[in-house]
Amino acid sequence: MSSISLQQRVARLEDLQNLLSEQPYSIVLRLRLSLAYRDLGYPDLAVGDAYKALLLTDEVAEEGEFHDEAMSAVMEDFGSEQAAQLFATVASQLGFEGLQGAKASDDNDATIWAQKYLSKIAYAILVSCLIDCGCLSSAFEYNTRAIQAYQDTPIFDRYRKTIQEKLQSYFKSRNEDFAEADVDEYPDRGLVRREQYPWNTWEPDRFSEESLNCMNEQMAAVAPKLEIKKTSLLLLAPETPNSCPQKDPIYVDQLGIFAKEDIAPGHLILEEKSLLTAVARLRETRCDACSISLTKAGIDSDDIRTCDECDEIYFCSEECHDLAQDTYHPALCGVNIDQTVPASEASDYLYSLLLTRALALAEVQESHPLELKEVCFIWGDYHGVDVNQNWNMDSTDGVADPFGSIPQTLPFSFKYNILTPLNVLEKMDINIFTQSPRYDTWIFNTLYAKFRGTASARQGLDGRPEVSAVHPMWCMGNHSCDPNVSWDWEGSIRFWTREQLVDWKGRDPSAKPGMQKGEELRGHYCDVRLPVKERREWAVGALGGDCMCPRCVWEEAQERGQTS
Ligand SMILES: C[S@@+](CC[C@H](N)C(=O)[O-])C[C@H]1O[C@@H](n2cnc3c(N)ncnc32)[C@H](O)[C@@H]1O
Repeated sequence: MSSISLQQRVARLEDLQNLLSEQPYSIVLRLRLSLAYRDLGYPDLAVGDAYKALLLTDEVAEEGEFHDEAMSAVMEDFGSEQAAQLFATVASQLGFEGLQGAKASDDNDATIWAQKYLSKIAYAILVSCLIDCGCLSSAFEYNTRAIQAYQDTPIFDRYRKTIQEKLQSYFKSRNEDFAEADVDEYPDRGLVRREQYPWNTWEPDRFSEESLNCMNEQMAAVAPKLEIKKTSLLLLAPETPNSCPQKDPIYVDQLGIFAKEDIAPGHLILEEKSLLTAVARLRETRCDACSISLTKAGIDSDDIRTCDECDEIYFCSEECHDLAQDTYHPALCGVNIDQTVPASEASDYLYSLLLTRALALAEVQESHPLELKEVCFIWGDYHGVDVNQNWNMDSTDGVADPFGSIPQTLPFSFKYNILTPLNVLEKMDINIFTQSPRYDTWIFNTLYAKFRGTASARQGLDGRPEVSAVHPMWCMGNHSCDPNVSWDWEGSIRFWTREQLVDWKGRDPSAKPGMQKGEELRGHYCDVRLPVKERREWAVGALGGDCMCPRCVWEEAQERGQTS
């Protein structure tokens, strides 16, 4: 029986988050925050603050950029009620005893206290939460460092054994030998809760009149004949296969795009340019702002511009150059972004570039990243589970499993969810400690959730994703394998009504191309020329489950009829 309710835990967490603006350099506060996230089933968010705590202990030990700030925060925390609370929580949550420290009287003693106790706690939380998140390679690396630094600490031996067991079963499940594996072959990526966090006050009510008016103002600028409206869609989730006839279908409220008037076939109905773009490789071949290929017919080489300051990126036109300078580029001017990425990480890397662009847009426009017009209304595909109902505690008042039994569908890695964004922020000269409220792990996760549900990507010749973009209006369009529009994307994204509908035999023969007033736009997330099985495989990631459009249902039934 839980003695502290979920609401109380969230309230406690929010109190700690609010303290950050007063004590941004407090290692003790970061660690308490980290434990509060862990206690709520967010080990991924705990990793973020445990890592920042570890960075601050380094600042205390070495004369780093924030040495003085970190040092005075340690002096303030030493012997404080806050430190006593931290030690008590660590002892009960992690089973980590023997943390009482002596009182410091000068810098040197405080340094010892921070190194001896706070750094050890930071390692312990970091490693335990990395294990929970499936980041075994990073957990192994930090645990090895902890064992070297604190040889007498049994908790790190326990973690070593846990990591080893998990690795053994991982390699066994792949019929591979763990003993033969290199550290860089250890898995370092897992799934975490994809959620509208209870403290996220930035997420608008997408169905309110105010939000719809705001979205439709944006829509009118790029598609005067279209509007966004609320619609009801079949829930397509892997765990509730709607193709299973025994189950009742579940419908969910979502948004879609509708015709405001009758529209003839072959009519261009939407043309949208976005600055939320990412080019992974060969950056000199694409416009940094809109991502159009610079070798595309119609681009005059005399129009191509570079940035006067950094000279490293190219724009297709004066317009893109000016837009970039006004909205994001000054934050990234001269910032060197690593472009050497293993093929297995190509897609995560591309999403991380979108994140970088969103951070730069926010920084230059002095807005919160979740407030940007490119992201604020877009679909985050958050789990629809009622956390209050499903939240699960164990007999010791801790979370029953690391995620509190809430579904996990958001990819998470230490590299792309923590290290890369913090590293980019530092290169952008943003103080990652004082600016936490704007650039925190939960904000990165929320942005990733939105991008993963809506970004378009294009592959290079070798099949690796090369360019990606989020177009906030275009991505309100829902999918059908019997679309009434076609689209293409080169710089801008464009929708036009199809001249001819897809030819499939089960459709109402009276259906005609074009759109009637009030009709929903049906885009397509896969190649509609493929057979049903392949179409579904292609679109499953974007839809969350098997496509159940009338064409898929009909063609699947036909195939079943033929094979049975
Ligand atoms: C890019 S968003 C489309 C806009 C979204 N409906 C919204 O409210 O913002 C993609 C999501 O829309 C939903 N969706 C799109 N087409 C669908 C369809 N044919 N059936 C059910 N859900 C669909 C899925 O949940 C998918 O993850």
